Amino acid sequence: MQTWAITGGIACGKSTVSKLFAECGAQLASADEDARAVLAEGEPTRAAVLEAFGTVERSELAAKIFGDPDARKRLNALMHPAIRQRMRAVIAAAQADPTPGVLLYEVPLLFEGGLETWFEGVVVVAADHATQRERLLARGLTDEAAQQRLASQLDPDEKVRRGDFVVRTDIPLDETKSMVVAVYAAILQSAKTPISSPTG
Ligand SMILES: CC(C)(COP(=O)(O)OP(=O)(O)OC[C@H]1O[C@@H](n2cnc3c(N)ncnc32)[C@H](O)[C@@H]1O)[C@@H](O)C(=O)NCCC(=O)NCCS
Ligand SMILES: Nc1ncnc2c1ncn2[C@@H]1O[C@H](COP(=O)(O)OP(=O)(O)OP(=O)(O)O)[C@@H](O)[C@H]1O
Repeated sequence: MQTWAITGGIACGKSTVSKLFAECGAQLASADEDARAVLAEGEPTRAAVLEAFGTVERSELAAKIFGDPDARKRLNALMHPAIRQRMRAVIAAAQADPTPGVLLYEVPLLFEGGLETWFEGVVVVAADHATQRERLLARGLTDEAAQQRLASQLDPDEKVRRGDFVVRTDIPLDETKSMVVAVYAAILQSAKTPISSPTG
C-alpha cells in the first residue's frame, strides 16, 4: 500500500478533504487522533503532561500553549515522541500490506516536524488566510486566539510550495471534490512501476 501524507494550515480543511479521499477509496489515519490517544487514561505521556502543565484538559492546554512558544515547545517535546511512535507503527503496517491502495495520513505539523520524508508524497490542503480566520472564529475562538493559532504554524503558502499536490478549499465544495478525484487518480498513477513484470 502506498503511504501519503495530507497536511495544511489550521482550519484549511484537512479533515473534510481527507473524508473526500476516503470516498475515493483511501484509508485514513490522523496524527491529531494519535495526539488524543497519547493523552488517554493510563498513558505515560498523560502523566508527564499533567505533571508539567497541571492539566490534560484540551481547552486549558490550548490556552497555555498557543500564545506561548516556549510552552508549546515543552508540550511538543513531551507529546511528539509518543505520537511519532504510533505513526511509525501505522506506516510500517501499511507498507507491509500488499493490498493496492493508499494510506493517507493527516499530519498537521508535517513540515514543521520534518516528517515529509516518511511518505511517498504530500497533499497540501490550502485556503486563503481570510477563510482560515473566518473558520476559526466560526468555531468560537476569539480573534486573539485565532491569530495565535495561525501564528504557531509554518506559513500555509510555504506548505503549498513544498507539497506534491494541492487541494484548495476556499472554493465551492463541488470544485474541491473534483480536485480530490483528480489528485487521487494521479496518486494511484504515481505508484512505483515494478522493475520487471511477470510477463517479462
Ligand atoms: C493543545 C491541544 C490539546 C489542543 O486541542 P484542541 O482540541 O483545541 O485542538 P486539536 O487537537 O483539534 O488541534 C487543532 C489544530 O491545532 C493545530 N495544532 C495542534 N497542536 C499544535 C502545536 N503543538 N503547534 C502548532 N499547531 C498545533 C493543528 O493544526 C491541529 O490540527 C492539542 O492540539 C494537542 O495535544 N497538541 C499537541 C500535540 C500536537 O502537536 N498535535 C498536532 C498533531 S501532531
Ligand atoms: N470547499 C471546501 N472544502 C473543504 N471544506 C470546506 C469547503 N468549504 C467550506 N468548508 C468547511 O471548512 C471547514 C474545514 O474544517 P476542517 O475541520 O476540515 O479543517 P481542518 O484543517 O481539519 O481543521 P484543524 O486544523 O482544526 O484540524 C469545515 O467546516 C468545512 O465544512
